[in-house]
Amino acid sequence: MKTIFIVNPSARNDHSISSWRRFQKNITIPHMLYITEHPDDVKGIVGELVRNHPHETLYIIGVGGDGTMNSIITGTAGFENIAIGYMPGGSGNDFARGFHWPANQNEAYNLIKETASSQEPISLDAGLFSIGEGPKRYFVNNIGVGFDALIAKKANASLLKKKLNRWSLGKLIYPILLCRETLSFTPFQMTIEADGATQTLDRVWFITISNQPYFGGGMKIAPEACPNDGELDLTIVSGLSKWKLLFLFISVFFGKHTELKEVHTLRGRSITIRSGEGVPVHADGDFTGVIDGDRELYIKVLPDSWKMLNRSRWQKC
Ligand SMILES: Nc1ncnc2c1ncn2[C@@H]1O[C@H](COP(=O)(O)OP(=O)(O)OP(=O)(O)O)[C@@H](O)[C@H]1O
Repeated sequence: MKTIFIVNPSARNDHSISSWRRFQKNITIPHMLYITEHPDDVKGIVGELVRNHPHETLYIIGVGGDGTMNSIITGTAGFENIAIGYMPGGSGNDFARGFHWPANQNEAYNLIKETASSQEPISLDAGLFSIGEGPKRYFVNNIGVGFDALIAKKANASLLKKKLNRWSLGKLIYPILLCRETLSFTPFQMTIEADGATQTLDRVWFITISNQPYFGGGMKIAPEACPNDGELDLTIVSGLSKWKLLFLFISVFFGKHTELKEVHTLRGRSITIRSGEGVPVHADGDFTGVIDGDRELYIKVLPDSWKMLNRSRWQKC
């Protein structure tokens, strides 16, 4: 068994690396360390590790936020004998909430030490998606089309997020942008096909397809989503006023928005979303492209496709 930390230095607007440097002194287990410059670096690192240690289990610990964990799931896909762990170092850290990891690095490290030596990892689902003829890519938390993708895009480019992250308050950017962008956003018409059943909806604010319940720094957008049920949970928000949307985003912190008549939920294993209007898409909080008349979004669940340390904290859903 080998423990490998992969640190994304640019998480939390470049503050992740300084908190990691402070924390690193506490690590007593034998380990290897990689600091990556780009999400695609992970695949090369993992490929080389697997070649050099073909008969050992690799515990790959991602240090960063949700984008970092997307790079870890993507970079380890297709390799055997890998179990994944997490040390929070991003702004929103919804991976920690959804996959039951502590919100602080000390506790996460203790959990890694404890579970790595004593427990079998647990198998979990991920999602695969493509836009039009584009490449197939992975997500682990959720993927979204419409208003949530616009917020993700603006948040990642925001100077205010950068400032807030100096005081570890980066996740406040989401409610701030939400209030601002609600005023100018125009909802879209979208067609959703889930496991063969098709519906077209007008005035759609957003559709989120979730593997686990949380997005946007703690909003419980898909309260029933469970990353080991072999399905994805769709949350469709359409036909409501701007004011009601703001109310929805308050209730979503408590997972109560699904009681509103403008919120529809569905489950599916294979989903296609179409729109003629140039709608943005995010995967795990990073803007990934646009769907329009020529390009549809295709998504499918990959059941039991990766393994995670920390079985003991897993709550069956
Ligand atoms: N392994 C990696 N190495 C370098 N850069 C990465 C890696 N993984 C992702 N990135 C890039 O770094 C950016 C920030 O990473 P990440 O999303 O983890 O942090 P964050 O935005 O602060 O946190 P959160 O997504 O939890 O709000 C991502 O948007 C992505 O472009």
